[in-house]
Amino acid sequence: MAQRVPVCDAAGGSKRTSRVRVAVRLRPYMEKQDDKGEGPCVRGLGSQSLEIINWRNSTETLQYQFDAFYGEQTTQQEVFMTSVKPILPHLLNGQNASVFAYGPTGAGKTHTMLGSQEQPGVIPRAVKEVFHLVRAREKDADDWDYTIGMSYLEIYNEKVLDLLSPNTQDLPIREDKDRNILIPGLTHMPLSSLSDFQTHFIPASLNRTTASTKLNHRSSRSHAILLIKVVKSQRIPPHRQQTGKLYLVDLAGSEDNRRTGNQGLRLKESGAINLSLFTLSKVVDSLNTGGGRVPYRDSKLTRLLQDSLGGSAHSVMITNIAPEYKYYFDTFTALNFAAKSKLIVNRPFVRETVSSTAEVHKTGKRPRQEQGCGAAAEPQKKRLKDGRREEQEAAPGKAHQNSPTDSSVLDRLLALEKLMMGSPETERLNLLKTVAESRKEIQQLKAKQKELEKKALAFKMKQSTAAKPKKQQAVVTPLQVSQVQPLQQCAVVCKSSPSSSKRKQQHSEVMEGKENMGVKPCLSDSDWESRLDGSVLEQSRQKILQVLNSGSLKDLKALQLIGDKKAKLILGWREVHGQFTQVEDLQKVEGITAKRFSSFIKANILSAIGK
Ligand SMILES: Nc1ncnc2c1ncn2[C@@H]1O[C@H](COP(=O)(O)OP(=O)(O)OP(=O)(O)O)[C@@H](O)[C@H]1O
Repeated sequence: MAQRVPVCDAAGGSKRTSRVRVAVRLRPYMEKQDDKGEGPCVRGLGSQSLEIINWRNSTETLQYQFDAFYGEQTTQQEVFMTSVKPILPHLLNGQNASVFAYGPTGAGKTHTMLGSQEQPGVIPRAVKEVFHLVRAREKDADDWDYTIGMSYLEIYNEKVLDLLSPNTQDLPIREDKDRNILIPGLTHMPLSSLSDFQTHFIPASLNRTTASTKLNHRSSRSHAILLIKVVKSQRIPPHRQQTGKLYLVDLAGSEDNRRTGNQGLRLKESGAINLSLFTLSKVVDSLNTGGGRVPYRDSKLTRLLQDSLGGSAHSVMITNIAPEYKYYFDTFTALNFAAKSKLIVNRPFVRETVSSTAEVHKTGKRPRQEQGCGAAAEPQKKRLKDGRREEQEAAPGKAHQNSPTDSSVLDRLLALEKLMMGSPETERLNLLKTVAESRKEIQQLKAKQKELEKKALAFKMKQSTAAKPKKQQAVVTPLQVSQVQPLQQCAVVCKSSPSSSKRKQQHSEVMEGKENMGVKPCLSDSDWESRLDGSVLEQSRQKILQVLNSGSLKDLKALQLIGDKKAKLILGWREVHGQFTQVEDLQKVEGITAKRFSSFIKANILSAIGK
């Protein structure tokens, strides 16, 4: 084991890279797998393409292109001849090769890999072919000796178990200095013939952990990895040795726990299966985009497949899918996984060489739309009935690879579509139309509301400024004020005299404790009238008489020196005797003496003319 040498392809030219070949195999439609009689949701279009109904839009189908598409009628022989046989000769040149079957539970992985007595699958055919190739080389009598051996293991619940020696515990996975993956302690069985292989392989297969799930009675609960090793030793010096490894992998089915009804241990198994397949998907994605660390070590499966994926192997992935609607989501996910994987490019090298990193074909990351549609996505209940199929053919769906990739918009669209999944097309369109119209209406209403609010504010402000003078107008003007004559018309002179204080005293004596004592007569009871204009005086007396005869209680109380008690007495008198003929009649009212009347008349006349 020494020098590194570039790999030569079949044509003899130097070949630095080798792609992972991706094939998709569609299992025949099974009536018993379609309780609702919905028919198939996926179909082949040609030798390399297929289409599946787009759950996002029932009028579209998603079309996938692969290296090979095997329809329902494809035989085991055809699959082997076109996808597996071509890579096997590399084993005899010290290169690795791998074939792994991927796909949902019950989609045909075991059938493809193992097959039956009548229809043997890839494994027996490949082993037979390896023997055939070795025998042919031996016949050529070159300088090399060939030995063939096998190991058989399974990864179950993230444990590496030796199927040829079932009592061994979880085995470690190691990597040698040349980055070869090794499993110390794993049984290696030398094989001399195909029947020798079958002698070891068949009982070992029975050791494989399988259990019954709702979907498949012999569902594989582990990843089964058969390793066929071809060791080539030089008979003559320098006695070089080359090892070619063939990995034949039957992956466990990806599980939807809600559908399989898994619980307890089964649920735990599902978790481990899903984890390893998820990691496998990440490894593939990482190799695909060519950036960052490839997370091989995140699961036992990917660690083991390290020299099969993006490493030194010529790899073929056969993705098995089922046509029934109940598998729609799993099929969709598997197709996306496969479409991503086919972009991987390997760089094969002879076992004598060491490759530190896989050279990966740098392609753009696949559109996000292809990265599975999320666990919540369910297939649209839509049949590929003949009439509808014609419709789809007339208006073919978008190419899956060319979808928009704005993640936030896409996420929102997906969420919206998910919401409307159950509605027929016309209903959805109507719904969208209604939503658009409602939005427009809301905008218009909002604008109108703003306008009205503006108007209301302006009106309020206007009203508040206009309200002030109105309030002032509401003040009741006392009768006497309205009758006030201009002061200049009143020849009133108020002179202070020695007797004035005495008079003031007399005046206060006639008061009834009334509050409206604003008028403080400064003229004497006898001479004040002589100083006033006669007509003004008469006018004032008439006004007072008018109030006495027709004034209300309030009007009466508004008169000078008339309080509540006196006002009521006046009203009572009026009731009994009728109108006052002259102001002097007021003296007829109980309690109003001549003296009081004199003060009353003086106070009111002076008050009326402005004091
Ligand atoms: N191409 C095919 N032609 C005929 N029958 C098939 C084909 N593929 C699968 N089947 C049948 O479908 C059933 C399920 O297939 P299989 O057991 O291979 O699924 P699986 O993917 O290996 O499931 P699991 O992951 O649970 O092991 C089997 O009865 C199998 O014989």
